[in-house]
Amino acid sequence: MSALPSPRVEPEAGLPTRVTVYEVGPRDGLQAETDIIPSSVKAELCRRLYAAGSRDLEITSFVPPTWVPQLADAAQVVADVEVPSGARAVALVPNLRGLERAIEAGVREVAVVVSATESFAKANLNTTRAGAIDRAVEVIAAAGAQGIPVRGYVSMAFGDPWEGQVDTASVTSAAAELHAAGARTIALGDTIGVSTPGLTTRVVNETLAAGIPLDGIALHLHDTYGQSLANVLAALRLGVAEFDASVGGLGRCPYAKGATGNLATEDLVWMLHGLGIETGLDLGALAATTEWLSRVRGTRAPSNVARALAAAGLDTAEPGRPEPAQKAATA
Ligand SMILES: CC(=O)SCCNC(=O)CCNC(=O)[C@H](O)C(C)(C)COP(=O)(O)OP(=O)(O)OC[C@H]1O[C@@H](n2cnc3c(N)ncnc32)[C@H](O)[C@@H]1OP(=O)(O)O
Ligand SMILES: CC(=O)CC(=O)O
Repeated sequence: MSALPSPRVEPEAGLPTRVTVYEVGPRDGLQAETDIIPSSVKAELCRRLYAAGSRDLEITSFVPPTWVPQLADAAQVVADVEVPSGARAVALVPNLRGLERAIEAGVREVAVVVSATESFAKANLNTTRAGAIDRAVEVIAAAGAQGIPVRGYVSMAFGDPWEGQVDTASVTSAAAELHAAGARTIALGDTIGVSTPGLTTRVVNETLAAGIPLDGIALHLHDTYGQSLANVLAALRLGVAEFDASVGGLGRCPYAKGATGNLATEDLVWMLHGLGIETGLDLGALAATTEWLSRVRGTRAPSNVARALAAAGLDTAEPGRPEPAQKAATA
């Protein structure tokens, strides 16, 4: 299946030639949705994402069901998804209990989350900023002892709904602590989607200056103010080569006041392919996945590209269905 390709140019000098798109749809994308989605649908979502070429997938989180009821079925989803060889299936864990549950379920890679601000540490993790870092460091050590790699998120890295502007030093020091503890990648989270390219450039540069290597930095962007792709471009120009995204643009943290959806995977891939950057992802299969999920749930996804492709009738085919040209010929 092929989608309308984004208009391409020769890759801009200095940009990465390949980017890792770290797919958070099954976890961040679904965590705040209030209609409880059956585990079978979540597992099918993961299968479709792998089939679309995703190799870096965050499939669920092992947090208390009282905190995130939608992901209470984390173990079931893990059990139901066959991870293709060479692909990742990461689970977010908020503490040692979450790590234990994840390992018991068969997870082989986890992510931890801390906050650059006190307000969000309290709202999202029921602790202080320092308490959250201590907890994450504990998880990284325990996971490391079992050979389990850990990804570290620093949330509210670009702005906080209660505190406003965030001191970049509180972002970089949190990132440095996670990195020193052994987190392989530090994902800088624009949890409420307020950053602009100048701020993104500053925070990435200061994270680099704090000793985090370029290949250990990822950006996790929400699109609340429509700035995500501009922020991606700013970061690409610094050499950042890993970006989080959620299929269809779903997602937000239920404990982050004012947050809206993640950067949509289709929108990111449209831009990256247009810049001549490889992702390994099939845009048509991603758009079909968004369409499938919207149909199953009776909702509409925010992704601009998925909507445009569907409106153009170019990429609504399910795998195995005829391509649009064939449909027209047989109509
Ligand atoms: C930016 C983002 O998108 S981040 C992702 C979205 N946000 C989230 O997922 C929320 C994450 N936050 C949390 O999970 C919570 O704040 C926690 C677990 C870190 C702390 O919450 P607290 O209520 O202080 O946890 P506490 O340690 O007191 O435990 C409360 C209960 O939950 C249980 N519990 C704690 N951790 C877990 C876990 N990982 N899984 C299942 N149960 C757990 C405890 O056993 C205890 O049970 P009990 O009442 O029957 O004794
Ligand atoms: C854990 C996350 O999902 C990161 C964030 O939004 O800050």
